[in-house]
Amino acid sequence: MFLSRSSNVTAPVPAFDVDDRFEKVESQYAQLRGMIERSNTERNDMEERLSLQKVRLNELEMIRTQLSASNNTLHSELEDAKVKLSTTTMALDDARRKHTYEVDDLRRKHRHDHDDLKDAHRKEMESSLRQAHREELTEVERRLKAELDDERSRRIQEVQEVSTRLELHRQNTGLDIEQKDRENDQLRKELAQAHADFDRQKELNASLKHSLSEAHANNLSLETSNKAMKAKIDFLESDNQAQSQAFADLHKRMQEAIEAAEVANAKLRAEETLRRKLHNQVQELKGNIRVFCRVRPTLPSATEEELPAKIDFPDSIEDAKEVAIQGPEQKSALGKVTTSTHNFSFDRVFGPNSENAAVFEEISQLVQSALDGYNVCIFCYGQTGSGKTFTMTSPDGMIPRAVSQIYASAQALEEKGWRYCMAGSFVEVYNEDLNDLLGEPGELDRKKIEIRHDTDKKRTELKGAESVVLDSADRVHELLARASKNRSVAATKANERSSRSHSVFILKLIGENSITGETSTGTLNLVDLAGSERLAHSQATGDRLKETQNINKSLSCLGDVIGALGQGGGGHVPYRNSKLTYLLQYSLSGQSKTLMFVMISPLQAHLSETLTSLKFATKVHNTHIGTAKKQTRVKD
Ligand SMILES: Nc1ncnc2c1ncn2[C@@H]1O[C@H](COP(=O)(O)OP(=O)(O)OP(=O)(O)O)[C@@H](O)[C@H]1O
Repeated sequence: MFLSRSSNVTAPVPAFDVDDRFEKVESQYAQLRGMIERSNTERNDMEERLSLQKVRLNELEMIRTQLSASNNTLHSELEDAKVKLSTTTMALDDARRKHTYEVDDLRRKHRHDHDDLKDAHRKEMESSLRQAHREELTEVERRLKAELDDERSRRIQEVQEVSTRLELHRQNTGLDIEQKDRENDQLRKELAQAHADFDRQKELNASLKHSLSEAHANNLSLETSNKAMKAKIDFLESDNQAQSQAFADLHKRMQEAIEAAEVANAKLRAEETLRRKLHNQVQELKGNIRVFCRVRPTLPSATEEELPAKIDFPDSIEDAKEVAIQGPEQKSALGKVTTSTHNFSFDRVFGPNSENAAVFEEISQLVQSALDGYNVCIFCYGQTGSGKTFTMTSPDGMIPRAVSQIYASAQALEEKGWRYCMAGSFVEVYNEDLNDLLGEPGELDRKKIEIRHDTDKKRTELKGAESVVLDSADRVHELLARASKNRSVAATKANERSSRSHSVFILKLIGENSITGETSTGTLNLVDLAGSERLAHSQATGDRLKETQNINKSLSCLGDVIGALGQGGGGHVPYRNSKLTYLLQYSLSGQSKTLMFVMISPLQAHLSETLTSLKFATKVHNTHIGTAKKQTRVKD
């Protein structure tokens, strides 16, 4: 650092470090000396190389001088050679020219000679060869033609042969193809067969494996039993005498057991016969004509105007036998309003909450009697809408239930030796005509059925009516559906056909006992009567009037028949007065069992008809047919 006018002398000057400065100068000096030594070495090298170059240069200078001398010599030699060459070239040109002239001359001469010779030769050849050549040509032509013909015919023959061979080959190939096709088909069939065989084989294999494992298991168990048997044999052989005795004892005891079983079986059969007898005696003691009353519930569809009547069930609901109906109001002369209660008593009374199952339970014994060879008749009586069809033909009504029970009982009786055949018919009595409800729908009112009675066997046949064998309990539903369809078709002609006709379901039961040799023939008649309401004659006209008259007539005939039966003593029973009673002749008698359902509407509006129905039912209930029966009284 230097001092200047602007230097701030007042600023402190750093102290001068001599050692540091000296070290720096020394290192700089050492560097400089190194550099000088290196440049001296380089300079010596350079001088050495320069002296070498100089020596080389001198050598080269000498070579150049030698070469220039030899060049000069060569140059002069070349000049001499050039002179010699031009002289030689000229001489050569002369000689070449001369030679060319000579060659041309010779060539010309040779050509002329050649042409002359050629002409001479041609002329000579032409004259001598022309003749021979022609002949030869003809000969060659002929030969060629012959050869050509030969060749052609050969070729044609060859072509024919080839064609024949080809055709043959084609045919053979066709045959081969057909054969192959057949073989192919055969193979395909065989393949399919093989596949099927394979599948079968597989199944067989599986089943064989299964059988094998079973056999194996069996084998094991057989081996076990075998061992046991062997042990037994050993044991038996060891004590043969004692075993023989034991065997004889066992045999004797077995014989005794068999005899005892036979005795028990015979006893069982005798007891079964006794049970049937007792059961039917009980039924008889209960009275041949039994009457059940059923009150239907108020329907959900009932309007407010359809007031319920006052109906009471005074005794136990479980086993009700009585029903009390409050009659219509009556005004006395003094204007006093009174009502009277009508009490009725039957074999059984079912309230509005009763179900078909409970109702059937009460009649099941009666149904059973048909299987025991009795003629049974169950009929529903009541005004239109009181529940007759519901009770009888609805899917869980008396008809399907009766068939089911009979079918089940018949099956149970099979082990006691009984075999039953059941056949069902379904007919209606409409306007005193009998129609087949199982026939063709279009023929319902046209095809008439005839009633034929066998007075000896006390049996009834219906000529012209379908009889369906009930080989299963469910068949009855088909039957009911057919009947219902027929009636609905007929309903288009006469309104409310089911209310205006009586329908009779007839089930014939023929049984045979292979052990006891017994036979039985029973009939179960389930009758849904026409509506019992009395229509005022003045209101009904035409067909309706005829229907009403016929219904009234047949229902009163039914009452008459029951009344006559009640008289007893073998008096005249007017079965013939109506088709219905005539049809049911052998099921409405002292030997048959009869049950009547009186169906009641719960409505106030139907009170009058209800009372009429109940009074009619009471008369029936009071009828004696041969056996003692509780008397009941109709209270007004
Ligand atoms: N116990 C009952 N429980 C429930 N509904 C019933 C019962 N009884 C009858 N009904 C119903 O009442 C209506 C009339 O019954 P149903 O047709 O059986 O009378 P009906 O006496 O056979 O009449 P019709 O003489 O016209 O054939 C039906 O809708 C039926 O389903």
